[in-house]
Amino acid sequence: MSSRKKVALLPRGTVSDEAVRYMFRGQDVEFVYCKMIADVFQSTANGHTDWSVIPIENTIDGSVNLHIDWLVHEVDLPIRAEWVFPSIQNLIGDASELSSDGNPAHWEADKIKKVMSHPVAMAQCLQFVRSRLPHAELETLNSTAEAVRTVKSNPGKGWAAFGTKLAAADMELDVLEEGVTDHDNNFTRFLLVGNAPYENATATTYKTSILVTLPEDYPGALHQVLSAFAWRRINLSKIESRPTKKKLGSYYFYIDVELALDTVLMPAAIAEIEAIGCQVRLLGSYPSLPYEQT
Ligand SMILES: O=C(O)C(=O)C[C@]1(C(=O)O)C=C[C@@H](O)C=C1
Repeated sequence: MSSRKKVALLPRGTVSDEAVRYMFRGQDVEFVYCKMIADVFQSTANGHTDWSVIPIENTIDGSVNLHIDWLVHEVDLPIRAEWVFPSIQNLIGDASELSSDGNPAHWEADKIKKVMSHPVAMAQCLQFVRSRLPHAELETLNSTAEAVRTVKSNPGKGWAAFGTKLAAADMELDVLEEGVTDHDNNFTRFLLVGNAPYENATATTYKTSILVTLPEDYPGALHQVLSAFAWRRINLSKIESRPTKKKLGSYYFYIDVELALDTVLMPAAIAEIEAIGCQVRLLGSYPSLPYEQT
């Protein structure tokens, strides 16, 4: 039987696709493209694929809450790795329709009636929309690639999309304007999740992600949780509260710890948190891979 791993991800031509090509460069893995993020998770949860690739956080738009909630509430798939990748959005359309002379650089704002993209990609380009396309209608779809494909299949309507150059080339559309996100250095953090272990011999940094639910009516409980890490001088790289979905005003804390679970201090810190009545759920302990320009 082949040991070739299968990776589920958003469609070809998405930022996720670019990020997965980067992550698995030079490796023999099979990409299984899925229409939307729920399908990505399901494919791994059902055992059709070994791993799912989930965009989890973005420099401009912050956490992708929908994806965090899926990871926490809908599936039980451990995190195996994380990495960051630049999220570069481009304005894409048909220059023969959106400019008077067919030159992509001469696109005209009043010819663009509607711009489509993924909601997170759209959120990264809102200043561009306000200043350059103030009259365009906005529509969000399941992925940036789906937005580019929708433009392609609706010629003559004055539609454009924010998406990748890969999607523009696939759909034989024009890049009207490159790099339209509101800030440079726009990165997205991706998680690899699934039941199959993932090895990376080059990793030097590890993280552990946990979910902590505080005991009810315990003043200072969060302070005690944080101090269990603080006095051991363990660094946290993220802490975020999300609704438990069970009761209004009830939250859990999603905490990223900058240490592997098998590091001496970690089990003691977690035991201390449990001792004050908190519930701790481990989401994974995994390598954190830096972005290196290729
Ligand atoms: O639609 C895409 O291109 C995706 O890969 C999805 C997604 C996201 O969900 O955050 C991934 C990275 C970008 O920051 C924008 C959108």
